[in-house]
Amino acid sequence: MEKYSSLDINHSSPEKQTDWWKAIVHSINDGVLVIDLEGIVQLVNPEYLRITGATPSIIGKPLKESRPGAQLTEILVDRKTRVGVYRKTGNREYIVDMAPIILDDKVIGAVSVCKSLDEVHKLTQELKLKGEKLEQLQKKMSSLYQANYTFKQIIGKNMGLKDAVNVAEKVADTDLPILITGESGTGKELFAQAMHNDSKRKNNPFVPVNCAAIPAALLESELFGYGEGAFTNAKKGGKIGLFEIANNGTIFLDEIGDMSFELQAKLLRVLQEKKIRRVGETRERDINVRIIAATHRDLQQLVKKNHFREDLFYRLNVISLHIPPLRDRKDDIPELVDAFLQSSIINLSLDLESINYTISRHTLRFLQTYEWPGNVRELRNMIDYATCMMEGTEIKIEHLPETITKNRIDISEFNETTSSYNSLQEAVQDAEKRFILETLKKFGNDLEEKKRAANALGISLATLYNKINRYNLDF
Ligand SMILES: Nc1ncnc2c1ncn2[C@@H]1O[C@H](COP(=O)(O)OP(=O)(O)OP(=O)(O)O)[C@@H](O)[C@H]1O
Repeated sequence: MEKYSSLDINHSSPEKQTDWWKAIVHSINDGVLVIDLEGIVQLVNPEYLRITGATPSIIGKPLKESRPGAQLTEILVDRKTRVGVYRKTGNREYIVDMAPIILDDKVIGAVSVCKSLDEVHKLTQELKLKGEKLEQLQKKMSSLYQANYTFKQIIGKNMGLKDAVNVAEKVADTDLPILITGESGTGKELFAQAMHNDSKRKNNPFVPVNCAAIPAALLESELFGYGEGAFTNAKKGGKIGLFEIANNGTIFLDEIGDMSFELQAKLLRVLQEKKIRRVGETRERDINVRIIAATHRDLQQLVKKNHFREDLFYRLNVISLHIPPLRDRKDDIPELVDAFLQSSIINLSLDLESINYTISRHTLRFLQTYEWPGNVRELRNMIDYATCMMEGTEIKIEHLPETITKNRIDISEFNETTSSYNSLQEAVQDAEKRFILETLKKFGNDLEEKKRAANALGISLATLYNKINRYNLDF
């Protein structure tokens, strides 16, 4: 080995130098054949002999003699490189690249480099398998990060909800950042999914992230990923972050108000630059992700208290949607109950075709007087529970969870046999009147107390006064 060190070779004899270059050609993994200006074969490597089936005896003979179909000699004349020429000798198939050898602007020979088609097939096969695997992984990822809801599935005709739907439909197919506010369970993610599905991004991932559910220390690497060796226990090769997974799609950042101040600054940068940087890496990666954020908290209050960055707030709040709590849109309860009852029955595989499942008038009236702190999610869960509990085909009050019915002092008034209402509206108004009366009695009569009562009822003071007038209440 030592006698062929690079220093030696430059100063060694022409024979040694030839040996050196031959050794290089012999160690190449593709077949190589070299002819001189006369078309005489000067060099072949073992791989060439293996691929083409030629024997070493071709060395020193005119190429045209031993391989009549060879095009290499033509290159000596036209000096044109040929790439990917298909050749077949007996049952051997191979692909050849050919080029002139030029020294001082003169052609001094030509070289042919070939690869067996077996290998090309093998590589193509490998590539195909890898491609299929990639496709499977992509499908798996798409099914993991898929938005299921569309605008059609948002139930409700309440004005407040309809206003939100109208705005959402208008901005769905833009890239504007959106901030959705509303209490837990009001349907914020439902809106985000519907917007994604109504946009040109619909065939790409919809990635929901609950910022409150991921420990603050981990959230950055979950969102942006990390590079190899970013920290102890970091995975080999690093890890892709949720922003990269959401590329060309939508990321839904739920509970954004719980994100740390420091991370908020990084998110702002992503919004401005459309680039992310994995934790522990210096290189930036381009991303194309639509951001929809949501919170049940009052972000403006958080900004005032310096818990939320003002610049990020304004950046996210380009379009804001507020989803009213269910207690402010009780008019939607019958339709929601009906839809949830149908889907619950399908999920329980009950015989939907032949039987008409319903909810009793009195139970519905009761549901419309309940305050729904868990909003639509609570209603949906309650219907699932009641569907399991009902014995016949009708949901009655006794089928509702105890947590909902046990603290209601007026439950007897919803008894199935004591109703004297002529319409649902009459029943709802009566329940509303009694509930307002009950609350006013609890809080008192002066202005501050009324403000607190209005707050507890989830309505404005002006609405409370309107209702006091409408129901002629002595307050
Ligand atoms: N208007 C609606 N029509 C049909 N289903 C609804 C509606 N609003 C909410 N839901 C249902 O209520 C449940 C809760 O909705 P969602 O998860 O979107 O609420 P959220 O506001 O994002 O809650 P959280 O803040 O706790 O994450 C879901 O099952 C959703 O399908």
